[in-house]
Amino acid sequence: MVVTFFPGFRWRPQLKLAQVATPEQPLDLVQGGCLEQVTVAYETYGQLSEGHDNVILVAHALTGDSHPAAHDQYDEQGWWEPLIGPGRPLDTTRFFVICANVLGGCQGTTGPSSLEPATGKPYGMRFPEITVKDMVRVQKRLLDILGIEHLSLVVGGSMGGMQAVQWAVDYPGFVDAAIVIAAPGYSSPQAIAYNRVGRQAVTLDPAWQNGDYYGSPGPKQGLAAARALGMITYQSELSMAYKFGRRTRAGQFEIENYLDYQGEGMVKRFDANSYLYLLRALDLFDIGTGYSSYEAALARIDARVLVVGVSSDILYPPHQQEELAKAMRQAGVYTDFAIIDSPHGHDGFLIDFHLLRPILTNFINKVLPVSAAVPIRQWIKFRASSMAYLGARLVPDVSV
Ligand SMILES: CC(=O)SCCNC(=O)CCNC(=O)[C@H](O)C(C)(C)COP(=O)(O)OP(=O)(O)OC[C@H]1O[C@@H](n2cnc3c(N)ncnc32)[C@H](O)[C@@H]1OP(=O)(O)O
Ligand SMILES: N[C@@H](CCO)C(=O)O
Repeated sequence: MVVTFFPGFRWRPQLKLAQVATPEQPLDLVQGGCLEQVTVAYETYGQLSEGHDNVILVAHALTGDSHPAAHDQYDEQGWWEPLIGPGRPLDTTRFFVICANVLGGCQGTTGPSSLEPATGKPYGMRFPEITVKDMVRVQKRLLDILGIEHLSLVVGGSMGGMQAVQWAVDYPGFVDAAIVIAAPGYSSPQAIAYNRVGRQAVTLDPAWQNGDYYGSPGPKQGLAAARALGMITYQSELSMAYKFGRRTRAGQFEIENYLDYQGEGMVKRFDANSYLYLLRALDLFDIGTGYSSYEAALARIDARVLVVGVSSDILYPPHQQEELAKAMRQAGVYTDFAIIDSPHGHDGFLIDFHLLRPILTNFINKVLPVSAAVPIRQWIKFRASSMAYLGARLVPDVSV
């Protein structure tokens, strides 16, 4: 198994690895490349039912990882902690939740910092171009290996939302429901423009060395600048005014200190080449790709879909989710649509959990009533075991 080389990769005890492509079963990519070795890092929560019919796939955003929630009280909190766990919208007493690091990432799944089998050196820019569709195909292979032939739900925000809608289009019949948050049906020219400048910040840093910087510090300044630009697009005028105003410290505006801090954090935890490849995958995202039209792609969906926008999102503004939801409805897809009234901008889907929680719970209870996802006897068993685990604390019930 070829394991990711990136030094910021943090091993977690609950992390599992699966080999989803081998020389005998390589992964052909949408843009024409091919990978003969693909390892996927993933984490799971809850119990897989006997019928393997209670599975939720959570898809992460651009710089996320396979750790959306803690596994126990000693574990580190995850990026969707308030949404996953006993009694939470993605209720782990009922569902088996899987989250995998994406293809092209740097948190355990094969990406540009992984070793290229032919040379034994990190791929760097020799890594093939990847798309959201490829990420989803890799997840499908992971599910095949795990013996999972059906998803109750696929859910994600931003790039995770793109994966969710891609799943619903590419694998109709496999997915009962999809929740698409703060994601468009295709990347707008404006979003591509942001990504272009982010990539330039990395590639114009002399330490980038055409991507062959492994073993040296790498393009720290370029990646930090790229992340600073990204952070601007993930927030809003209101959230910045509220958090920083025009206050200064150490000769800089606080917003400048904040962007510096976020840039430094990014350099420690993320591989610059992964950033380049994943931004490109965002640019290329168009749900119509590979189908006769955008509408024809959406017409393939037979999952029930919830599309959610964030009111202050300047990256993928809510009118883009509205357009997607309308197009789905016109294509005959059962589609619910909601906007969360959040001041936090695009990253509202990682912050305003109190707004997301009821929307997700209501949709899940509506389209996945208990009997449809888990035989009732098994559900009672899950409930009983979770009550025991929680020291018989009362767990809020879901409507049956
Ligand atoms: C699905 C995913 O991919 S998410 C998982 C990936 N993680 C990230 O993307 C981390 C990058 N961070 C983020 O995107 C955001 O922090 C979020 C969306 C996760 C959370 O947002 P918020 O809770 O509003 O946090 P905020 O953006 O204000 O940042 C807080 C951090 O900035 C620091 N900060 C705040 N103000 C300043 C300032 N003036 N100067 C310097 N640092 C500051 C805080 O100390 C805090 O640091 P910490 O993260 O080390 O504790
Ligand atoms: N801030 C999140 C969302 C970006 O879409 C991330 O870095 O993954």
